[in-house]
Amino acid sequence: MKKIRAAVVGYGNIGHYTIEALEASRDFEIAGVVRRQGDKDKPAELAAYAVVDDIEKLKDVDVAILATPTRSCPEYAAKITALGINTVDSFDIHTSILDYRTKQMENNKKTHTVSVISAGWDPGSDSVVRVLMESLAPKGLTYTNFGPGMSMGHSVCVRSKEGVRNALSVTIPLGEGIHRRMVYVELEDGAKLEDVTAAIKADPYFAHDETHVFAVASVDDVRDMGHGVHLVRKGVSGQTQNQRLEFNMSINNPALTAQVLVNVARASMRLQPGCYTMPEIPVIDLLPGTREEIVATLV
Ligand SMILES: NC(=O)C1=CN([C@@H]2O[C@H](COP(=O)(O)OP(=O)(O)OC[C@H]3O[C@@H](n4cnc5c(N)ncnc54)[C@H](OP(=O)(O)O)[C@@H]3O)[C@@H](O)[C@H]2O)C=CC1
Ligand SMILES: N[C@@H](CCCC(=O)C(=O)O)C(=O)O
Repeated sequence: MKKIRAAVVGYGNIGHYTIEALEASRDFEIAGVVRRQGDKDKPAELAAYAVVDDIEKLKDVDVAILATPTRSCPEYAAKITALGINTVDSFDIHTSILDYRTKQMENNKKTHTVSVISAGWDPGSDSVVRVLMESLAPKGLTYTNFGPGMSMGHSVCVRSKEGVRNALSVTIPLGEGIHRRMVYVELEDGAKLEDVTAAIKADPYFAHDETHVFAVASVDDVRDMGHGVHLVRKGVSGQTQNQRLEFNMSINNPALTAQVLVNVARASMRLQPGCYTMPEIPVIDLLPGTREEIVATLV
């Protein structure tokens, strides 16, 4: 069976765990890694792979897994699909997903490619669970309670602020889908905590939640990449009240996100040209193997 050739774009947390997930997947081979610095200071664990500064330098890439900051995903997706390569990403600004999907859909239709966007765990696998829960109890309320744990999207956002050398944003669940943000920043020399705090609180990632910002000497000393979610729905099936549904997971955030990205990269090879979010993809296509094998064992 021909293996799917995947490139990983960006080698931060998600990029690192994506390489591990690809190595563990029997139907993939790694076409290479795309980094802004090319192969300068190539990490030892990438010795067997091409590391380049431009995806066009890699051979026969079927799908590019974007492991770059969320805000850069739409630009990477547009450029890479223009080369006829599928893309997948974990874009996590919920209020902008529909707009991104609409714009990227046009690019995909023009280039006969597939993009799967917003495909980590939230948005991503949680989105599938929310849709499933709503179908099981169409009337009612769903609450998504995160953590406590490290939000990578919020941490990346804080790291992009002027004066911040490194950052960790921890999500604290307050109940009924409300969260507090505890942000730990390592400041650049001369940077002022109050300026950094103001920039963080003004960002749409934080603007709607209670947020506290603290300066620490070393983010590495306080970081733990564990996270999780407790999704709850209470509602009505047909005309019957009080149906209670729950989904729980406690995870290493980048490892889970990377696994989902590899799964949707696989699914992208089976979809018609277009831009998709996870609830729009047949779940069976997330797994390797034939539909018959899966129907026989998992249905
Ligand atoms: N949907 C979901 O459930 C989840 C989504 N995410 C998303 O994943 C994204 C990536 O997270 P994470 O891996 O922790 O981020 P990192 O900062 O660790 O890695 C991002 C990498 O992207 C590359 N890059 C390209 N352009 C830029 C730029 N302008 N600034 C900085 N880096 C750049 C860099 O790699 P190089 O130097 O090699 O070029 C960098 O290391 C987050 O923004 C988050 O939103 C994360 C977890 C869950
Ligand atoms: N997109 C998240 C994953 C979901 C958790 C979350 O949104 C949060 O902690 O606020 C992340 O970047 O880690």
